[in-house]
Amino acid sequence: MSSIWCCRPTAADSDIVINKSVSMAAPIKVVVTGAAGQIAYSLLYQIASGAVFGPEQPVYLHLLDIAPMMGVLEGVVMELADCALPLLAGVLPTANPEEAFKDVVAAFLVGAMPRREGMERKDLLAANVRIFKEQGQALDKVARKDVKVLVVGNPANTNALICSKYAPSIPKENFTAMTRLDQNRAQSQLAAKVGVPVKDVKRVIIWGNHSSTQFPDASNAVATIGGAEKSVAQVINDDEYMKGTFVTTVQKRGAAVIAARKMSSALSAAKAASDHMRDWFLGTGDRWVSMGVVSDGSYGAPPDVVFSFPVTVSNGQWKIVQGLTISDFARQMLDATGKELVEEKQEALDVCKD
Ligand SMILES: NC(=O)c1ccc[n+]([C@@H]2O[C@H](COP(=O)([O-])OP(=O)(O)OC[C@H]3O[C@@H](n4cnc5c(N)ncnc54)[C@H](O)[C@@H]3O)[C@@H](O)[C@H]2O)c1
Ligand SMILES: O=C(O)CC[C@H](O)C(=O)O
Repeated sequence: MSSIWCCRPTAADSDIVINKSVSMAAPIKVVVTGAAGQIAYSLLYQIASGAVFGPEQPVYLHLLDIAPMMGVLEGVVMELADCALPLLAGVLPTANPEEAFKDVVAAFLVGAMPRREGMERKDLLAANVRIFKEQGQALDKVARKDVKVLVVGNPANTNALICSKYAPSIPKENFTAMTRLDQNRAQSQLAAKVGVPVKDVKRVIIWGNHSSTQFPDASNAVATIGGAEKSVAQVINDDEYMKGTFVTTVQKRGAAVIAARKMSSALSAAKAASDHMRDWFLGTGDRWVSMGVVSDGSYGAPPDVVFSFPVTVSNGQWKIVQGLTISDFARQMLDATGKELVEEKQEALDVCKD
């Protein structure tokens, strides 16, 4: 595809590293799929402005979409040029997955059909899972073996699993699904309920699937109130809210946005994708964040599905937070979302046989 603004970085691939100590590091290559869509429209600015990989890390953006969207994508490329962003080293718009995935250190897999009003999740699975089979195969062929892959396109957990299965040469730890939007929603609900800024609520967990069976769990959450950390459950002191309204509000928030906007969430989804990738690259310290990762069976979750757990990240490696108490209520919720993921996995594998 011809483009108004398209250049290639001069750095050798071996120079492509995150370098926080040098004032201007070599550019890293980052791919966003679904680049002509609505989530990408917010996400690209965040990546290119330094919000994800840091204010001193130039990026070279690979933008993948399907052939009929190349005209729209050209407009996005023009707008990126018109932003005059100092960290944006270049842009490669393409409809070819192998070109898009070549040498990238980070992949935001957004491109997929979103659910619209009246559509069921199952309608999405059959349509979208094939995309992630094909993209897994392309990643396997051309991507760096240390690429970090974030799947946003729904059904995100199962798409991430399929992508990983079709990219066996890349470690399965490098494939994650986005439940950070659910975490951000949960944190925001609790902050409003307690009456503190959202940054002062910590340790909210999203367990399981990015779907209405997910378990938003505030039982470990703490809020900083008057300079001291307090248990959110004790401050709210309303079991019905914690196990009822809070849980269902977060579970159904995506559907509520679709009902209001007639389109699925995009601004908040892009922000969550930035948060997820930034934390994966730059680390979390002792903060807990939720990520869909290939399950090792921790907390009795089914193994070999992409299940959202609380994790901490250090040196680019995530680690599941261990040792948390699971109540009878939590057990039921974890089992329900795990069961859905096992069913989705089977459906997806059936679709991929064709
Ligand atoms: N995990 C989450 O929290 C979360 C939140 C919001 C939305 N989503 C999901 O993200 C996905 C994208 O949403 P959107 O609102 O940006 O949709 P959109 O329809 O605005 O954009 C999707 C883009 O993907 C492109 N695309 C389709 N097939 C492709 C392929 N094979 N390769 C590359 N690009 C392809 C489309 O042409 C389109 O430009 C949807 O599946 C949506 O449900 C996930
Ligand atoms: O399709 C849905 O129900 C949700 C869309 C999106 O994943 C969100 O959480 O906003």
